[in-house]
Amino acid sequence: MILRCLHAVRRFIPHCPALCRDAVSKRSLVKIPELLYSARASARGLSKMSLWPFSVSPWDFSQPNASWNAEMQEVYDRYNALCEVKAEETEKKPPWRKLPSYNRSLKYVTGGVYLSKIIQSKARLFTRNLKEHGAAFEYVVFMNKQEKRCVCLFQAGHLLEGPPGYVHGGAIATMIDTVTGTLAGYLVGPVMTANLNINYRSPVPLGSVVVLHGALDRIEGKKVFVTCRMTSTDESKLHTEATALFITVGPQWNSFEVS
Ligand SMILES: CCCCCCCCCC(=O)SCCNC(=O)CCNC(=O)[C@H](O)C(C)(C)COP(=O)(O)OP(=O)(O)OC[C@H]1O[C@@H](n2cnc3c(N)ncnc32)[C@H](O)[C@@H]1OP(=O)(O)O
Repeated sequence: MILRCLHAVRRFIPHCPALCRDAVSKRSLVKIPELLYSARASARGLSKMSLWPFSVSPWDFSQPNASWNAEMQEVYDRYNALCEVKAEETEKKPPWRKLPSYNRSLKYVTGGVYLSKIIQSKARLFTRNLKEHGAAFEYVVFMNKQEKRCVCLFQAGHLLEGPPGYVHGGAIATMIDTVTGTLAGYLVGPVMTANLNINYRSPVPLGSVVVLHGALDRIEGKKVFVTCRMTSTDESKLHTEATALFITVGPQWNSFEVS
């Protein structure tokens, strides 16, 4: 019955052929709630067509999914609870905020260079380009703007193998770039990575969960210096230390203020 419904969705919503292909070919009952959610999102997307050039069916990859192990879920719950806690005295907004994560939030942002329509339509954020949950980069970023720092929970999937049984150093660098870049971008606006300096202290077992702690070091004109440590979830083990330099790009760079 559910599969028949999905066939019907496929017929009437040509914008989600991949979704229905997955549903019909894999016939996975586990995925059906997710697929139905996606189908609803796609249907909602149809009504958003007038908002072009914004993406019509954004999927928030920062939401928990079935691939998360118990440790990832536990640490997520802990930080997510902080997002509900208001500053006691002032009753202002909670200092922590979970950031949503999309694989392409704007359809046609080319950075000013020419990109063919095919490239533009297929472009996806590197860390969010797989449909299979848990295979590669599972992560969520919590931001604390007041303290100019962030925390990222990262579960390293099996496709990120480097040395047998351990995470590839490039995948670790990718996550550090992502976390530090997200923090810099959140604080000052669009940035590009100019320098990334990484010390690998202890290997990260494949499938394990680690925490990346990003913090603003200083800002000098266009230059934003950020530090990052990757640790075990209880912070007893240091996996990686890094410093990153970002350069603000765009016209607003000399008018921002970080208080
Ligand atoms: C929604 C999801 C968000 C996910 C976040 C992901 C974040 C990922 C970010 C990236 O991966 S970006 C891709 C990788 N990076 C690049 O491709 C950047 C390539 N390089 C450039 O485009 C330019 O070199 C750059 C924009 C970084 C700088 O060019 P500018 O012409 O704007 O800088 P300029 O040469 O005016 O230098 C400005 C200052 O920065 C300094 N600087 C520039 N590059 C440097 C460098 N590499 N090392 C040290 N200092 C550097 C430079 O000396 C100078 O210092 P002073 O102001 O003190 O004189």
